[in-house]
Amino acid sequence: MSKRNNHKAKKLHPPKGKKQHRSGGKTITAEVTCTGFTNEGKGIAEWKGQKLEVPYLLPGEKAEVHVSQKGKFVNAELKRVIDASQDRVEAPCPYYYDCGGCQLQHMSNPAQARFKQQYMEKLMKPFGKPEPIYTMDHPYDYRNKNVMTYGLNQKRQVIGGLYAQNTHEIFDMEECLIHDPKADEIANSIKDYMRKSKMQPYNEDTRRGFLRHVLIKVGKVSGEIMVVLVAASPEFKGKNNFIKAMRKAHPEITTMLLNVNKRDTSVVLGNQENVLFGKGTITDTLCGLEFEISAKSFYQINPVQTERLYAKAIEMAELTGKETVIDAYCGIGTIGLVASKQAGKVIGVEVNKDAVKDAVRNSKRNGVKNARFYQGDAGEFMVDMAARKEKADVVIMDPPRSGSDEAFLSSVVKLKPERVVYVSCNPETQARDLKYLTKNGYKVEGIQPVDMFPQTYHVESVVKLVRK
Ligand SMILES: C[S@@+](CC[C@H](N)C(=O)[O-])C[C@H]1O[C@@H](n2cnc3c(N)ncnc32)[C@H](O)[C@@H]1O
Repeated sequence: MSKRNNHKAKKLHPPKGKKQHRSGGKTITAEVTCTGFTNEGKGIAEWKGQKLEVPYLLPGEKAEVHVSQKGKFVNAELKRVIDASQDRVEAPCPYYYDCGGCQLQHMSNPAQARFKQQYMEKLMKPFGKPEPIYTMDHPYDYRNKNVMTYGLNQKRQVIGGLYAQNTHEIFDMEECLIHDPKADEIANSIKDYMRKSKMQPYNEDTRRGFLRHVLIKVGKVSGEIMVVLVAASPEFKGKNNFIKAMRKAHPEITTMLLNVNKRDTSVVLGNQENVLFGKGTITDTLCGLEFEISAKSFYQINPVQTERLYAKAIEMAELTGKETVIDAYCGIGTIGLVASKQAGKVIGVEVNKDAVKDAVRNSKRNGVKNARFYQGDAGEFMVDMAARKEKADVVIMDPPRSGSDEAFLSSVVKLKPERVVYVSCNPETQARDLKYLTKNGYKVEGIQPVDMFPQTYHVESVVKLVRK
């Protein structure tokens, strides 16, 4: 039976028999009281004057924990909750305590929102008070992209799923409650097919076998689905049979690609890509525009929340129809193209070649005449713009988790846009960059947290800066 329709896990606490005490060293059981949270949503407690970080423990709770110490390293794992918090719920996913992909399923949805709000308030204190976080009514099934990894278990049976918590071991699973359900069905069909055929998963240690990962992208509005087989070799034995079987079982797959990744790396996609059928991209609708998305291009993973995020970012940009807007780190051009209706012109810059091609195509597809997209490093692009004394009224920036860099930020300061709208999936690096901008002529006028990644500790944030 689908676990999606059975959102009640049996156990309140980490299941017995689960591998514990991974740090090695002597393990003792201690009784502790939780006093707060780490930024990753772990409970904080004190034991013999030392700070413990205990996954799945909530503030105010009294619990028994397993503590093991090896040298300076202290590891704590929850054994049993003695006094449970009112915020504690049964994690709906039966894999929750082993998987590690989600960290907050043991917290009620309002408690997750409070946790994220408090985290943002603490982090953003030097800059202002964040608005209440945008939460989701249905905080499951939201991801439009997922990557499954395949391997063999000890019985040499094919397994497929995510990496188990803090390991590089594949954790066999049929369903993830934050994935798109169709994507999980397809991933399971591939696993079944492999079990019945000679298609072998790749083994990182022996460097033998074929299939490393499967990347699935779903157009949540269009219903189009892309399946990318990431293989260690371009030689796909039994290709035609596989394609035939998958198309029959899942007519909703609109395109399939073979990506070849021969490298010894944790990066999923390699450089070589062959289209097995379909156009090699999917199209989806976001904020009323159509976007074509390639396998390697970035596209926000939660489209429901993305529409709210973009609406807020564009509101913060205060466009009147005349402004020159820079869409930095623009991906496939989504923010810039949505903003283009209210701007004089849009200049997008993005390092990923495929994403830039998508952005150019997307501009044409939507009949946008006032947007140009350039491929390159956003920092270098801005340095050049500043050197040429070009004009920009608004900079919308949405860098990767590592944040921006000094070349980019110092050029923003030189270009003197009236407003900077900073979108980020990592508020820690955003806060670091805000420090630079607020020391160099800008002040923060608005902070909007967005719960883009429910059930995990991650928070999206958009900040408005204006010139002082
Ligand atoms: C968080 S995504 C945002 C994309 C887009 N704004 C959106 O909302 O879909 C960050 C993007 O920055 C790109 N990127 C990473 N480093 C870059 C750099 N140094 N210069 C330009 N783009 C970069 C990535 O390829 C990715 O598309």
